[in-house]
Amino acid sequence: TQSTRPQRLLGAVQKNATRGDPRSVVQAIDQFCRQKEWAMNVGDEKGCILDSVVSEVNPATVLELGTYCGYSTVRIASLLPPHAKLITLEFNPDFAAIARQVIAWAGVEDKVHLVEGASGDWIPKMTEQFGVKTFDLVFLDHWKDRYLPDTMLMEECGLLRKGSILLADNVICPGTPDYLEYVRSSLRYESQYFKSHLEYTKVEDGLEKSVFLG
Ligand SMILES: O=C(NC/C=C/[C@H]1O[C@@H](Sc2ccncc2)[C@H](O)[C@@H]1O)c1cc([N+](=O)[O-])cc(O)c1O
Ligand SMILES: [Mg+2]
Repeated sequence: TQSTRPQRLLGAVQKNATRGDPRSVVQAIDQFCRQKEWAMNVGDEKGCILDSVVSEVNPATVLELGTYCGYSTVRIASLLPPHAKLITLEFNPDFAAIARQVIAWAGVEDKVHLVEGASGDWIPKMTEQFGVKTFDLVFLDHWKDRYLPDTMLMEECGLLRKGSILLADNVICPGTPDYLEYVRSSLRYESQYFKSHLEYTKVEDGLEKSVFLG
């Protein structure tokens, strides 16, 4: 039977990356996506911007929406302080199964809690299920039409505090126009655009960093 792209991506990690070395996992995926098959990871160029934001925030609690194969999960987890927690939500069980193995190969499973399900269902349960009061950093990289409703839901559920950072992938390509309009016009956010390129291509894309002002 034919393998899937996520299965081939996992194979490339197990073949080329060193167990327990998250940066080698990131490098192996980027090499696979540049040389063999494009995949919708945030990628190396936007990944450097992600790294700088994570390092600046030095978050104790991170929420990632859209795990896919776990590339950004591993990239973020590799920069977290010892007792920090990253909760990542993934809707597709096949992607989740691959991501769990990528996360395990990188050796960052102690910092990561992968939850299978939809963000709309799980965001309201974050506090009761995981004891998280607020998130220091949220990385949005799931269905583009869910960025805005899920941001409003996080506000409603009190999961954002003064200074919480939202970092959104793909605000240009594929684009998240309603989200961008919201965070750029709302008096409750201070927004900044980091111009870059769509992963592994020359097409423009970028990350939008928005600080919740409370
Ligand atoms: O479509 C894109 N991303 C959607 C990602 C979706 C991921 O999140 C869940 S959905 C979910 C997860 C959690 N809760 C609710 C839904 C899907 O199972 C997938 O793993 C995308 C597309 C391009 N592109 O060039 O076409 C480039 C990118 O960087 C992208 O991120
Ligand atoms: Mg993306």
